Amino acid sequence: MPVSTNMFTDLLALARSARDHAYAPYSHFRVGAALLTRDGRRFGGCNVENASYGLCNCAERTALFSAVAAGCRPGDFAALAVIADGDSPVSPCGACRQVMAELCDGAMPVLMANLRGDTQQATVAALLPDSFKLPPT
Ligand SMILES: O=c1ccn([C@H]2C[C@H](O)[C@@H](CO)O2)c(=O)[nH]1
Ligand SMILES: [Zn+2]
Repeated sequence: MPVSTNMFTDLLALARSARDHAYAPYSHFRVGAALLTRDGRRFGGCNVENASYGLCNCAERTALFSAVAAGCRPGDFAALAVIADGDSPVSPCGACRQVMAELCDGAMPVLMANLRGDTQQATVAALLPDSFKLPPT
C-alpha cells in the first residue's frame, strides 16, 4: 500500500509528539514511533525503560503492541515512523525488527528520522532479511 509524502509527514509529527512521553531515566535516549493502519488509524509509541534494564521497551514495539491490544492483527499495518535525537536517523533494534517481521508485511515502509529532519526509508524485509517465522501448524 503506497504511503503519501503527506502521510509520512503526519506520521513523523505523531512520532515526535509520542516521543514527549518517553520514559527513559536510564539511557536518556528518548524515542517516539507512529504506526499507520491500512484503515487509517494511527498509534503512537514511546520507549519505556525499567531499572531491570532488559525490560526496556522500545517506541516501535510500544506502538505495535498498542495496536494489537486495540484489535489490530498482522496485515493491518501500512507504515511505521520512528524518531529520536541523533546525528542520523534512528535505526530500529533487532528485537523490534523481529516484531515488525511478525506483524507487518515485508513490503511495509519504515521511515526513520532524527529531530533535525534527516530521514531514511526501508522496508520491513530489508531491515530483517530471512526473518525467523514458525512453520504453519
Ligand atoms: O529504535 C530504537 C532504539 C532504541 N530505543 C530505546 C530503547 C532504550 O530505551 C533506549 C536506549 O537504547 O532507546 C527505541 O525505543 N527505539
Ligand atoms: Zn527496539
